[in-house]
Amino acid sequence: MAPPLIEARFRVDWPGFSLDVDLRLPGRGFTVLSGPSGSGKTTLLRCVAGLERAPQGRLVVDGEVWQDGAQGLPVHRRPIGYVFQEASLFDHLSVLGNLRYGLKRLGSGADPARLEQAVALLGIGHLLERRPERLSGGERQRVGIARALALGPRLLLMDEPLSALDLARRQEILPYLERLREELDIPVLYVTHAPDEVARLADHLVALEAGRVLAHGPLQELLVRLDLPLRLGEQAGAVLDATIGEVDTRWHLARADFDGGSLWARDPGLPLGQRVRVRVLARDVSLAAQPGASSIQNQLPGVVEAVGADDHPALALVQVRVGAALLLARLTRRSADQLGVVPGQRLWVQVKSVALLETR
Ligand SMILES: Nc1ncnc2c1ncn2[C@@H]1O[C@H](COP(=O)(O)OP(=O)(O)OP(=O)(O)O)[C@@H](O)[C@H]1O
Repeated sequence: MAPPLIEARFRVDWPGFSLDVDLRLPGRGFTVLSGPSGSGKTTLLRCVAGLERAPQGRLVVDGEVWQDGAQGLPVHRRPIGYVFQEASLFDHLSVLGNLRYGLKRLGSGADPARLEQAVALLGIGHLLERRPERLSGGERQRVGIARALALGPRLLLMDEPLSALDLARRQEILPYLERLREELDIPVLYVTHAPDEVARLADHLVALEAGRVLAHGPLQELLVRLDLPLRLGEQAGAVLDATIGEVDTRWHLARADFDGGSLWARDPGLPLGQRVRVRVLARDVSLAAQPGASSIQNQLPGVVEAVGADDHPALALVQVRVGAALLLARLTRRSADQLGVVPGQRLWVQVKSVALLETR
């Protein structure tokens, strides 16, 4: 059987802006839509939801045609969950009342087990009797997400769901979103500007600019492309898929093995064999002609693939291959010049620090 898939083709023409996309996206996992403000991310979500008219559009979700030209399911018949920046909850109802409210509309089609699953996934069991005004911003969002999931959607749309929260609240809610990424069997289209959300949540990335798709593909491939203005700035870097291969209890370090080498990082307390994402920021990677006697524990042989401009004229981004993996290194252009960095060159890649992110 072919893997599930989303086919989304939309064209919208407004004075001053047009959206023109033709995408085939994975039917599972998180697809993150990224792009500068005004590039059409929300418009694309609204087209998928049927809230925006795109008369020549086509939308197929997991083999089911939701829209074909002017024919299509009306908004209320699309099995979609839509999560916005702020959850609009009814203040006169308890959390449970809010969760049940949408289910009533489904009538006999509602499945109470889904509500229970949603409550468990978002960890809100202890909040069910509370009134929304007594929830923190992060808790409100978790309730909003649970409410969307309780309806048993076939597709979840999330438009900057963390952007109204402060840093501490975002850190608190991210693990729940990671859990959704691991456990949901429906696809999620997720809009964000935040590099840490991209690194932690995205399986697939769509880069939009001025209503057009610049590129889309697996996160690991897109993050290291030098030709895409993903505008990650200080957060530019690679994400590698790895497995915990060894734990050094004496020094509290864990070794993450990826297809091409190993990197030591602070031990996050995960078991051997655990799959992880390794986030390696370009600013933490340097290049050397020889393996050095330095304090840097992670030194890997690599080959320069490409050299590109960075945000500041003093800096260069170097894409370097280590085994099957691609990393980015941020150097000053002066040191790149002194090293004579050119594609094909063999160098030592020194990685000062990496973050291990749990995954399954
Ligand atoms: N109903 C509309 N009529 C005309 N233009 C619109 C309409 N809705 C949005 N636009 C314009 O379409 C463009 C894309 O808007 P959209 O909200 O999709 O961008 P975005 O990528 O989600 O931006 P942001 O990151 O700021 O949320 C913007 O220039 C916006 O002003």
